[in-house]
Amino acid sequence: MRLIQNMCTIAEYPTPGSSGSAAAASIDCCLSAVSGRRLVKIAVVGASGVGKTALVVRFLTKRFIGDYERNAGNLYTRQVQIEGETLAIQVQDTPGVQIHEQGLSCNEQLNRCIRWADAVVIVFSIIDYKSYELISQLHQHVQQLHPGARLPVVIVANKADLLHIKQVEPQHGLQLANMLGCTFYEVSVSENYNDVYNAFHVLCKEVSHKQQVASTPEKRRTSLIPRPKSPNMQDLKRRFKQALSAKVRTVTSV
Ligand SMILES: Nc1nc2c(ncn2[C@@H]2O[C@H](COP(=O)(O)OP(=O)(O)OP(=O)(O)O)[C@@H](O)[C@H]2O)c(=O)[nH]1
Repeated sequence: MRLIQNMCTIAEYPTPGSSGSAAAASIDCCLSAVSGRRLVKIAVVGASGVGKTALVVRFLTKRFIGDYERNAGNLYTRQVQIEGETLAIQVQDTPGVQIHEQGLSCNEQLNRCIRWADAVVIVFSIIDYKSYELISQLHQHVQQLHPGARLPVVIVANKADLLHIKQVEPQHGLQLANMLGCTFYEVSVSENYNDVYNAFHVLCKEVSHKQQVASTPEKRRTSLIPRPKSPNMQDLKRRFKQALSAKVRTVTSV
């Protein structure tokens, strides 16, 4: 990952929840400590080797760099334009999810990243059926870590350039995404930047709308509901007037 560290559009931070990342991880109020802008936090998850790092790097740099170190779980920040507003976006690359006989095995580092995120990209590879089988469980796991809120999720089927050795039919990915209520993108990180960009863009838009809705009712409440007059103040005023007029009466009678 040394390559992308040298690219000046990206700021890199330690993993959320790790000791050095307190500043980045504690920004839960939707504002970026880096730019003072509204912040959208996205975690990219999926099985090992499906192209998570390649996807993140492609989105952030527009480049496909073929070979990557095994993922160390890096966090990157950049700014994006969403409907005329500049937002800060943080993208967390995560270690590949392991599959065991009992099912998913998500370590604490991965769980921390998912809890931290406002939205998640779940990636599978069309040439790896096991990575596709993981999607439902992973989606369920993500929602369980965000009880009481439906986290925006985009499902990305990667390596569409390798159709000749595919193990998953594109329509199966779409059907699964529909069933789970997620947006679906089939992409080739190696060959197409636009689809990758669209997948992240759609997610940022959804989070941005959610944040706006979450902040609006409070404002409206304070502006629409008239402030009740304090009965005590009115009472005090009345008594003050009474006392004043009694005093005036006393003075005139003297
Ligand atoms: N043909 C093809 N290869 C791809 C594509 N995307 C990624 N790859 C390759 O797939 C391999 C794995 O990519 P990574 O980005 O390291 O995958 P990862 O999911 O981050 O893997 P872990 O770090 O092990 O979790 C690399 O050799 C990439 O070059 C794609 O769209 N097409």
